[in-house]
Amino acid sequence: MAVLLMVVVVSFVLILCFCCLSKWNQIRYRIKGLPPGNMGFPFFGETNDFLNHGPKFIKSQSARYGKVFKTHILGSPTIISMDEEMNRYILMNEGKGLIPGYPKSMLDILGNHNIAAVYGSTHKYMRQNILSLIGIPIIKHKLFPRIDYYIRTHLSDWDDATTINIQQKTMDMVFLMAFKLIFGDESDSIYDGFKSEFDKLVIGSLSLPINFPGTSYYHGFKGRRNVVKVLKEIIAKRRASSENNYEDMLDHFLVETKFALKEEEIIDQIVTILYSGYETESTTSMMAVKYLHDNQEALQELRDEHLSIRERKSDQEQTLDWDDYKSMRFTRAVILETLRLATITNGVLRKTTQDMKLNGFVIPEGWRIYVYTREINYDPLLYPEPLKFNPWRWLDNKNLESHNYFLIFGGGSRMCPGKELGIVAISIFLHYFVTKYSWEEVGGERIRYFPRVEAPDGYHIRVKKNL
Ligand code: HEM
Repeated sequence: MAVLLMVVVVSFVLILCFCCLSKWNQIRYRIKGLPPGNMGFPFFGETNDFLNHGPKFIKSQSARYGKVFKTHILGSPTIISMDEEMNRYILMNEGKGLIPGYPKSMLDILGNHNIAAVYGSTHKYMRQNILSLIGIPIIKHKLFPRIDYYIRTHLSDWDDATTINIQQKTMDMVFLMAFKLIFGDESDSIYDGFKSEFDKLVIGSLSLPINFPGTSYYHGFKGRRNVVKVLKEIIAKRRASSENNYEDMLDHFLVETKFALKEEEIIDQIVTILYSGYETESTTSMMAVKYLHDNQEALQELRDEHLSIRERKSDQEQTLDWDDYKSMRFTRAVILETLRLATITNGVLRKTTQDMKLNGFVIPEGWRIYVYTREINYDPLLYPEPLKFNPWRWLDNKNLESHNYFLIFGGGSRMCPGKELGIVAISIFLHYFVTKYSWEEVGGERIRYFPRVEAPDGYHIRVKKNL
């Protein structure tokens, strides 16, 4: 009886404490002019609901509080905005004090000179540098044949009737391609060791910043240290080399005088390039395979487009070129539709550098704003029958890719500089994949869509070589 009484008393005290803490957190953030919303418990806020129920959680809060509401997630007081006009304004007006607001773990691990960590004139400079490495002119004149070669080689050796984990294969393909574009072929010997350290860095960048042995953040930091060590060695070796015909991105960093970057800046730019396209490109490739599998009519039209490119070639081993890429109209539509339907990027994070008025609300200095762009991808006015995989919509309405609310690649001064590179790589992958292979799902695969798109147990398919 005494034990039961004790349990009741302790439970009562705990519930009371939770209620008081939650109330205290609401009062603490009851600042005049802030949007409505719930701040949850101190420190944890509503992080758990956000991570576990993502889009559902955001929809239910917006039904309660409106398209702009306050919350506390990932360790920071945050405004979530689903308001299309406000989102566009935020993306277009970084100069008014709306700078990137990515979590500390991400910035610590990606480096102080990472493009997401800098703003103002430094951002402009770093961005021009990246564009000089991966912009359309350089893809067209230099990178295209190499991308073609790396992807073709990666896809050439899948035996008939083999089961492959296409999630893993596309990740390996994208990383290997970026690695070789940066370092050329001479760094093959360090590839495996480098990749495993880089994978730790990626996981650490998306973790809570708790620097304690055993945590992902701790491993991520160690991964970064090892990645930086290897990069310093490669740079030193390259600087000491008497050869001058490397013609890869590293060479561009070291000899291009227009953007004379310091070594730390070069290292963080390399990490940025490897990091930014890694998950986005590979996940889009995997999801395109999934949607095409589920929609045989789209697969047939895509295959026809690529077979007709093959027919124009004098022999079957002939590589693709820029004109072939420009003729892949349906392929581009498949990629855009995949990015839309799967919502590969849910939104972007910003931070206020001063108190500011937005949409009639007052947002205090230092608050994060989650520019949540996911819902616009399912707007039935823009995309009729939004849950249907329908690549043809991008051909029927040519303006879809340039309309104001096409934010799949972000917008404003931070709009993705790797957009065309990503689409080129996925197009080349689809070309070799659908012309060389047919495939069926092994079955029972789960796809998780939030906080990022992934197949937690892998996405397995059985491939069959086309005759
Ligand atoms: C198909 C896949 C891709 C998608 C969906 C995508 C999406 C995005 C989005 C939404 C942003 C805006 C971030 C923000 O505003 O804070 C962004 C920025 C960026 N992306 Fe991509 N991206 C893709 C591929 C790539 C590739 C292949 C690269 C490079 C190799 C790349 C490099 C970057 C960089 C460097 C930024 C930062 C730009 C800046 O801050 O000025 N992306 N991307």
